[in-house]
Amino acid sequence: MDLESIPGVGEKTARALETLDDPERALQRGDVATVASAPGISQGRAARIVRGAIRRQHDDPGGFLATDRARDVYRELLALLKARTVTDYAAQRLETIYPSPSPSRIEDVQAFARRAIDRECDSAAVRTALEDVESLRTPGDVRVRERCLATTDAERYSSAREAIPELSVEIVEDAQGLAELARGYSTVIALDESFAGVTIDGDVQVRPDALENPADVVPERSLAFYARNRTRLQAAIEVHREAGLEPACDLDALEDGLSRLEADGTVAGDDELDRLTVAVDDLDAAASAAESVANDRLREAIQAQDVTIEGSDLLSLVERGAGVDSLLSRELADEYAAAVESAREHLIDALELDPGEAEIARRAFGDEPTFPVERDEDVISRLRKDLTATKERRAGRLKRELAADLADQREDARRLVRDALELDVELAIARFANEFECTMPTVREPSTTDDEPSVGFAIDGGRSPLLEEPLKEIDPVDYEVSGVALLSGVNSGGKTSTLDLVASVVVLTHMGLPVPAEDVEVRRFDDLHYHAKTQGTLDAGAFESTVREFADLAQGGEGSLVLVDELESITEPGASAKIIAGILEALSENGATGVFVSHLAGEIREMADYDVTVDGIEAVGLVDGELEVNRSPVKDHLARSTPELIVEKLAEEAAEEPVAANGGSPAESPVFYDRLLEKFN
Ligand SMILES: Nc1ncnc2c1ncn2[C@@H]1O[C@H](COP(=O)(O)OP(=O)(O)OP(=O)(O)O)[C@@H](O)[C@H]1O
Repeated sequence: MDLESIPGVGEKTARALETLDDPERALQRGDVATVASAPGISQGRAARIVRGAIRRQHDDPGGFLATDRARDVYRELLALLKARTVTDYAAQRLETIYPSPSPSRIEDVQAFARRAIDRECDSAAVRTALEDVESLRTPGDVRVRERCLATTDAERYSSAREAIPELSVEIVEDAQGLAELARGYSTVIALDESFAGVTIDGDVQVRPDALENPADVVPERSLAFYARNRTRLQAAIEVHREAGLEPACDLDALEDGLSRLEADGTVAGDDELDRLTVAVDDLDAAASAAESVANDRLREAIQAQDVTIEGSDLLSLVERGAGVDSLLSRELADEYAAAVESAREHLIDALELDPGEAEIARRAFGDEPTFPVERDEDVISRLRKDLTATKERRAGRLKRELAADLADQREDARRLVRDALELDVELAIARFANEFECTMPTVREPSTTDDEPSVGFAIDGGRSPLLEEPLKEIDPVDYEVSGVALLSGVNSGGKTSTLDLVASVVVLTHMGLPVPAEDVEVRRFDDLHYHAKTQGTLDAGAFESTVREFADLAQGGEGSLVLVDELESITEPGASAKIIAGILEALSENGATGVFVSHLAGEIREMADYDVTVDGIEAVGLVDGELEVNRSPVKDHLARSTPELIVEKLAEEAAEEPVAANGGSPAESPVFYDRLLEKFN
């Protein structure tokens, strides 16, 4: 794929994307987290790049959200969806679901959303497990210090450094050089055939094929990946189990492999390795403790002993310059032997040494009597060397075995995490659909013949997700428009909320997502122009630019949905009605779909040179001074205004109460109110 052909990707970004393992795959999957791991690419930018790739794939010209208010509605809807995710990944991934006019894109996301809604695995346990799932990380540089590669050949030296950067590579002259290395490293791997057969003290392996089998030489490489991602993988396993997802690999096998791995990449759960590790670590302390055991014992024995010695013997001892050691060996030989034995046993028991190791350990305390009893440092260091070598050999073997067990699972493990993260995206959509009682809309292709006008939108039982009221307090709204309609209605009747509902339904439909209604049919639009109510009269410049915007729309506009809230506020009422009438004429001629909310619906209708549809949100009456409203616009019906309703109420009250209650002053005149009412007709 030519990355630079993606809208918004220049040379520099393309170069950054190329550093990823498989940028194409990440883009295809909408994997924002991976794209954002490219150098210098923020999450917001990654989402834009992925959207660009999707646009290219679906020949989507972009620009569906044509106005600020349209973009705001999208952001608000997106926020509602994102609030229902557990992972950052899912929140970022939702950013790639945007409203598109492309039928193939809408169908793709619809298929995904249908699957999401059908999922029946949402539970607190799944959500808890999702908390620890994150995109997998590639481990940083791995360094193995106890093993090295050795060669006599300069060329092989360079290729070894390149193939296995985790190990030091050393140049040696001969077997003598190898022997020296073996003193500093637990394992030396000689790369030259010529070393075959040489015998050297220590763990020296001759492996001319080492560079072809790096996994064998540095199992740490593969283990580091699992160690770094252990928590994420374990969480992904948990998500699969709790949600009953079809796993990409054998969960038990992977879990078993992970349980054998420590966070630092060493092998866990091997008793023998643990024993050897403790023995090496505790050797010094155990040797000191063994000395104390022997000395305490000996001290006690000496204290308890009455030493009787004949004068001639004493003289001979003194003459020979013999010290207390000779006395010990003569008089307390048994006690000394017992004390030394207890030191040896202590050392062997404390370190749980096996018979071979015990054999060496015993020699740390000699038979020759001394006081105090002291370990033989040479023996201890020999023991340390042996234990360390056994430990490293065992650790190496275990690592190789574990790395081999886990080696084939790396791709599956990635898939496992991705599936868990994708589940979070699906569950967020499912939760949104569930909480707003959504349905999948039917998307209609625009009609190609003039005789059969395109349906604009038809919403049955819609409830705007942008309203702050809880869902149960929102009255469902039915509204259907083909062509361009005016929407009239009482103050606070729900006109703006109706536009918000239409915008939300249309944006969600073009995102490919379910919509908050019982039943919805929407024509596939090219773009959405939603103009919110402007605050106050615009100055001349702003007025001019608003009129210009509509001039552009009036030129094309056949695939547009135009929603406009009280455009009359842009200038004086008389002029507004004329301008709006003109805009409606132009849009209607072009075959656009639109809803214009206006308090001047009657005036506009009169000015327009065609039969403008006027719908109305009706107040069914005033209850205790409060308007009671039928929130569903009535088709072809100019709703009465709030002032008219209030005058009507006053007229009714005046007619019912000829004498006012307040002290018998003359009643208000019903005639006056009737006169006002007449003006409305
Ligand atoms: N379908 C509905 N169900 C319940 N409450 C609603 C509904 N639609 C609107 N409302 C309530 O009515 C209030 C006013 O709605 P909205 O702003 O849409 O009215 P409006 O007709 O545009 O008012 P104005 O003429 O003052 O611009 C909302 O804030 C909301 O509380």
